Amino acid sequence: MTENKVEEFLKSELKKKNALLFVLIDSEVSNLEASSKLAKDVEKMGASAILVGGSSATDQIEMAQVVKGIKQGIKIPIILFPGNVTGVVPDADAILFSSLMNSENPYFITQAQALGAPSVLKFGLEPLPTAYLVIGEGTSAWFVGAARGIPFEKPKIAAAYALAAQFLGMRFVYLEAGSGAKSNVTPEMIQTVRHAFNGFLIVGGGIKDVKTAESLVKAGADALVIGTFLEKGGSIKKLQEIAKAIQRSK
Ligand SMILES: CC(C)=CCC/C(C)=C/CC/C(C)=C/CC/C(C)=C/COP(=O)(O)OP(=O)(O)O
Ligand SMILES: O=P(O)(O)OC[C@@H](O)CO
Ligand SMILES: [Mg+2]
Repeated sequence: MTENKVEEFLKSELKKKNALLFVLIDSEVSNLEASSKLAKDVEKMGASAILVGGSSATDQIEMAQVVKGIKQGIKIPIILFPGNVTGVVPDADAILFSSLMNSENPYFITQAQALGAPSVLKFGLEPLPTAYLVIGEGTSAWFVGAARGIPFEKPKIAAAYALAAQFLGMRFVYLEAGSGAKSNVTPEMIQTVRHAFNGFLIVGGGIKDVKTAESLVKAGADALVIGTFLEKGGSIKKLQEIAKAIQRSK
């Protein structure tokens, strides 16, 4: 993988589309066959990347198999989304090399990164430097990552973290309401963060309908992540509608 290939691909996608759809596959939840079919289906509807990971996906062998299996059938990049060092596996194209900036545990801010970095290099994964910000409480990412969740109604705090991320040289910010969250990140928070942060803005957690997707993109998200909707058997047809709303060409 040449340097910044995936990042450049995402930027070129953004020139063509209003915003991008990333689909999250949790290797713990879906088997290889189902994941592989899903990846092909979402590629057809224009998804720009497949994220693979989970906050409790600690089976590295299973993850590696899922990544390898999916890769054969698709052209869009596979981006690892690690919840720990066990999320670093070969054969993916890139990795959200993230720091949970609002964690109370330094392990999730710098230590997991130090432990995982040599494998990222060894496997030739493109690291995408990402500030992972957990919004709200009560989700797996919040609990496992020991996050001091940024309150949904405090957009300025999120923006301050995003600005700090920018000053630290991170080119991606991920506003995470948490997988299966009851409420998604608000358009107000996205708007405020958008003003402060100049890089690629990813938003995820609890997105499952067209109207929400539209409002988040309008507020300034560059990519929306959808996972649970599909894990819970959401229809491909509905995802297609959501995908269309997100990607409306420019
Ligand atoms: C860069 C490296 C090597 C590690 C990063 C380690 C960090 C910052 C972890 C953040 C804390 C954490 C647990 C994040 C989880 C991110 C994730 C993959 C969420 C999606 O999975 P869920 O769907 O929430 O997981 P479950 O299905 O287990 O609930
Ligand atoms: O599973 P959902 O709620 O779609 O969230 C996706 C992602 O942001 C979780 O890390
Ligand atoms: Mg999950």
